[in-house]
Amino acid sequence: MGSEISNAAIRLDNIVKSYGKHDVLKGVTMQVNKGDIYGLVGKNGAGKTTIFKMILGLSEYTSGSVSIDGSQSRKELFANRSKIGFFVGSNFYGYLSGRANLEYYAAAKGIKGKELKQEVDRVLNVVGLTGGKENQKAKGYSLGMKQRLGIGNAILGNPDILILDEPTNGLDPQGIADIRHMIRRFRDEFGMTVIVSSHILGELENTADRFGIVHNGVIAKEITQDDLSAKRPEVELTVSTDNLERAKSILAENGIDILKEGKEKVTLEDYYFELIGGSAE
Ligand SMILES: Nc1ncnc2c1ncn2[C@@H]1O[C@H](COP(=O)(O)OP(=O)(O)OP(=O)(O)O)[C@@H](O)[C@H]1O
Repeated sequence: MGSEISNAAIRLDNIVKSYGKHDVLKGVTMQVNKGDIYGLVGKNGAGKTTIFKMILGLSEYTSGSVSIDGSQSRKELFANRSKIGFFVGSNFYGYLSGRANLEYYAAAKGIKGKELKQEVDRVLNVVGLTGGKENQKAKGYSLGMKQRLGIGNAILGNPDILILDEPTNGLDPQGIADIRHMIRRFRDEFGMTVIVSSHILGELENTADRFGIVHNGVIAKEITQDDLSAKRPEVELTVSTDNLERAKSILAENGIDILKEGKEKVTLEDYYFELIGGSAE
């Protein structure tokens, strides 16, 4: 247990958050380990952004406790929040260029002098705002560029922990793939612990190594890539037939269970709907 806690970048215990009579979070318990890419998945309105706000201190929780990097007190929690970079919706000055926005936020984070220019150049490169784009006014940016600027802001100063709330929202497949690639780089190259949310389950399937499924105000389940693999059938059989019902009855007569038809593997989406009911349609 001790090593489990010391390995925790973020831990939430029984967090309740109510707005008036509406209990948005009804006892959220979750742990994000150092070095994880943790995917927080759940439908629109499930409470993903609210969980992030509780972690970041952007809104007070009603009860429960939050610990960041092993913090044991409110004072330590407050201090350790500075280890988190976050993107919870784009937040920038439209009349300033991408570069000027990052310079402003870098200065606000206490980065100064020569280091400030170096850091802003580094971040512009990492998020791919280069080739003159960095000098255009942010209000003229495409959605993808705005997301990149928001993510750039979050990674200024190379934080230990990075929170990304729906960073691929509204992007085209190329934009989504680019951000996925960036997320892996943040962990693999920069050593960050990353928590990323999405309401589109397949998007994180190959990016995150652990998932928390948010449903009805709680983490209904935490699962790993290994859990997903374990759910996959041990033997896959491909049959060629023009009479599927006959093939199925032959298998059934011989005591062979059909675990699944037509799909090659159990996806995160399958797992989710098996857990909470419903379908992707
Ligand atoms: N300030 C607030 N006052 C009252 N209700 C709120 C407030 N903020 C959020 N809620 C409610 O809390 C619920 C969860 O919202 P939240 O934004 O956390 O969901 P989400 O999972 O991030 O969804 P989305 O994918 O749509 O962003 C919603 O029903 C929302 O209406």
